[in-house]
Amino acid sequence: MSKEIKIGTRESQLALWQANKVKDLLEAQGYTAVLVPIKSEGDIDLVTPLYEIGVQGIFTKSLDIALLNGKIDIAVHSLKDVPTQLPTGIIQGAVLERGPVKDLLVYKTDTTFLEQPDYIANIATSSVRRKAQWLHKFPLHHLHNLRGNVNTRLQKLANENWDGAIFAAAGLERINVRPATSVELDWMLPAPAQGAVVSVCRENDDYCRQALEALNDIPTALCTRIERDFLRALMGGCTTPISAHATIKDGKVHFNGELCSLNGDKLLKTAAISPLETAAEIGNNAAKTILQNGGDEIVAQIKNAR
Ligand SMILES: NCc1[nH]cc(CCC(=O)O)c1CC(=O)O
Repeated sequence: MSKEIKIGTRESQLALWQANKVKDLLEAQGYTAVLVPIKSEGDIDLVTPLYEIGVQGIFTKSLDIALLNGKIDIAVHSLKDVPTQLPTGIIQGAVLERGPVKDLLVYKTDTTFLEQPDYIANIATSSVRRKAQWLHKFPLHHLHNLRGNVNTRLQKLANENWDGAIFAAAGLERINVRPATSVELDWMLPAPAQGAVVSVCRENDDYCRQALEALNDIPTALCTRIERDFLRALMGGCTTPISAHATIKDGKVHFNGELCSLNGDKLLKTAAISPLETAAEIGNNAAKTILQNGGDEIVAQIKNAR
C-alpha cells in the first residue's frame, strides 16, 4: 500500500526547511509526501517571553492536535522545542542526523567589549538558559527580551541599540542567514537536543512508523535521548536554565551537563564518559549527581520563581 504522507510543520522559514528535509528524505526512500503548514501559538504571540506564556510545548501543541485529529500524518519539530513527555498516542519516529549544535553571538560592530571587564553590554535573548549562562559569565551585563522567529529576531537586532543577540547556529545556518558578524560561543553549553530535528507520528500508524524508521540516525537519537533524560530528571520543560551535550567518540559517549540558577549566580556542572553499552543511564545518573550537589536547591528556586 502506498499513500501520500501529510507532513505538519510550523510556517517559519526554519520550520519549513526542516520539514522539507524530512520530505526529501522520505521521497529518497520512495515515499510520497506533502507539507501541511500549521500555525502554532508560539508563533502568534511574538512579544511575551515563552517562560511567561507558561504553556509546555507551545511550539508543538497545535501540531500534536492536528496529528491526533488525523489532519496530518507526521509532524516535524526542532527536538529542543519538544517537551520531554510526548502526548499519549504520539511517538518519536525519527531523529535526523544532527546539524550545528552551538550557540552564536551575532554582534553589532565588534566583540572587543567581551574583553572589557567594566563595559556593561546590552545582550538580547529570551531564552532563560542563555540569560542565566550569560549572566554567570558577565554578571554586570543587561539582558533584553527578543522573541520571534529567526528572521524577525535578526531584524530586531539591526533596529535596536544592542551589542549583540544570541542564536542557535543551526537556526541561522540552515536558512543561510548567519551574518558574518557572528562568533561561536564555545563556552556556552547548548540546550538539550539543540541542532537536532525530530519527526513524530501516531503510535498506531504502522505505515509512518516504518517510513520514519529509515530516517532515524542512531547516534543522534542516542545522544539526544541522554541529553533529554538529563533535562527530564532535573525538571523537564523547554524553558529551563539546563544545558546538555553528548557526543560519541571512539565508541564512548562523552557527556556534559549544566544547571544554572536563573540570575546566573550559581552554576553546577557535571561530565561523564561511558562506553556505549552503559550509555542508557548517563543522563539520569548525571542529573542525580547534580541534584545531590546542590542542584535540588536550584531546582526548587526555579520552580518558586514561576
Ligand atoms: N527556541 C526556538 C528555536 N528552536 C530551534 C531553534 C534552532 C534550531 C535548533 O536549535 O535546533 C530555535 C532558534 C534559536 O534557538 O535561536
